[in-house]
Amino acid sequence: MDQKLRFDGRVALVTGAGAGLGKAYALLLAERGALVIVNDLGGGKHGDGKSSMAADKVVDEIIKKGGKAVADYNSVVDGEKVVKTALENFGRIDIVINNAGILRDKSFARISDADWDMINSVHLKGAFKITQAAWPHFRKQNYGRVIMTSSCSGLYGNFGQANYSAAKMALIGLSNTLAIEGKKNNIHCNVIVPTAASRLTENILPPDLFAELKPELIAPVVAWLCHEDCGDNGVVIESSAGWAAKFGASVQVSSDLKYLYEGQENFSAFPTFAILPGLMAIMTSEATLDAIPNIKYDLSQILHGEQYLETYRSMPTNGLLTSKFCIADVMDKGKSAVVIYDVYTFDENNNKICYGQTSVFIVNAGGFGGKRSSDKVVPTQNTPERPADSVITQATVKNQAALYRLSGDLNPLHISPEFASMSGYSEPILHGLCSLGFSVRHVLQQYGRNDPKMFKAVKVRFSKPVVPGETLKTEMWQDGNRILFRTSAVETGIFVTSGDYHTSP
Ligand SMILES: CCCCCCC[C@@H](O)CC(=O)SCCNC(=O)CCNC(=O)[C@H](O)C(C)(C)COP(=O)(O)OP(=O)(O)OC[C@H]1O[C@@H](n2cnc3c(N)ncnc32)[C@H](O)[C@@H]1OP(=O)(O)O
Repeated sequence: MDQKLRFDGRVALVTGAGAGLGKAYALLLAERGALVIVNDLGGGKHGDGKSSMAADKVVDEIIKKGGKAVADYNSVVDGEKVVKTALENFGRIDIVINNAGILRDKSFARISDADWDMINSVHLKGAFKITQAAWPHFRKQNYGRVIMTSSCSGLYGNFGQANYSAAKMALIGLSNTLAIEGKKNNIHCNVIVPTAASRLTENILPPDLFAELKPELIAPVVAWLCHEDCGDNGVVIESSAGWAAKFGASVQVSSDLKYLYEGQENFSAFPTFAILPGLMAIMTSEATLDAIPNIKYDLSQILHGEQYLETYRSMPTNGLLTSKFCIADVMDKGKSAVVIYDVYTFDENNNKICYGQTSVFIVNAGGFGGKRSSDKVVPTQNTPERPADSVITQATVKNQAALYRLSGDLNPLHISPEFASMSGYSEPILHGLCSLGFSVRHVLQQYGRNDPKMFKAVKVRFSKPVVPGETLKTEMWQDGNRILFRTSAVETGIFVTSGDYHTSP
């Protein structure tokens, strides 16, 4: 984190700050000048017992290091009392980190009312009470930063945690609405989805993984979300082991608005959108269906196999485009066939906008005695063996393919269960170009300041289908201006896309 990020004069309340993540947040904020309320009831991880020791120890540590902090031992359900500790000691409140949590794990059939109520009370009601108590002060001072703590257990589910999962997901709903209601008073509310070594995960995570997942690696992410310069509001951030990824709809990423809203300054086409006019030209011609002689095949056998795109100038946001294509080569892969198209797209002044190469994979259309490889194909690079330099994870939505159809690719494979079944899939699969959009978005966010002008070229192979609703994880390796990447579906661990990407020099 930037050494200049300071919290001088800000009062931060961290619940459950006696250990683990809460402690790491409290220590970091205090080190950066914040006056911290270290709230901890000092109970066990199932919500039993009470002790002032946990909070006192953290306060001592902060004071020894030259910081300022006071302890608070109230239950988070008594939100007013906790916030009162801040007001009485430091006269104001600026930051609330709702972190306190307990577990009452039981398989769904065995959850008692008490287990359900206790979990909801500490996680959900506690966050509600604390934040509501701070809210009028935030409004009055026109400033506030709130963090809700969700969990992968809420996002994806986890055996034995129905009560906890439900409460953790509910916190995202709470945050989304607070983000909307607080916006006009400069009150931001965001969600952290941490995976860290803590009291709650001690007996759940494998020991070597547990050792890697230091809370200190998540604390800078949370600190940044609490800072006055952070414009994020209503976002959900997953973070663990030193990486952080925004999760959720792209309208929540303020720099994405330029791709979505025609009234936005710098309204731009997303770079990979430039592939579409050429693809539409190919799809509306009969060329693919005539490409392989003496073999019968139809649209249900056709998949987007690979794609290359090289851009020469930005896609205009309106105007007439012309795409010209030719079949560059045809390959016989034995069982299947691959048709390679070269496509050039021009604007209305005949300026060349981009060159694209589309590989169309035709299942069961091989064996016609053609060649297996072609020197016309733009090669796909392998990703390095070393761990990725950065990772971004983002969920697609169940309606992702239905939404992507609005871009013009109306292939029924992506929407019709009957058609998908004819192609051999149990449900419609996502457009290759939609998955590619996710991967390139991740690279552009990570390495190109989300600026479409930073995009030069990309090549990918679609190696396995993506099902709408899956979460896509893009691992990235930097090699100068070239970013190698591969994208997998988190739910299955299967690699769906691999490729490389060039930024503008
Ligand atoms: C009218 C026309 C225009 C249409 C344009 C597109 C319109 C869009 O709406 C369509 C889509 O978006 S479809 C969705 C996106 N694509 C996908 O999901 C495909 C995912 N890929 C796969 O499932 C497999 O790779 C699969 C099934 C493609 C191949 O898997 P296998 O059959 O198991 O192949 P494998 O045994 O691994 O390899 C055989 C040879 O083929 C090469 N190859 C593999 N995957 C390839 C791919 N994706 N693209 C190009 N070549 C590919 C292998 O390298 C191998 O060749 P060789 O032995 O010579 O190396």
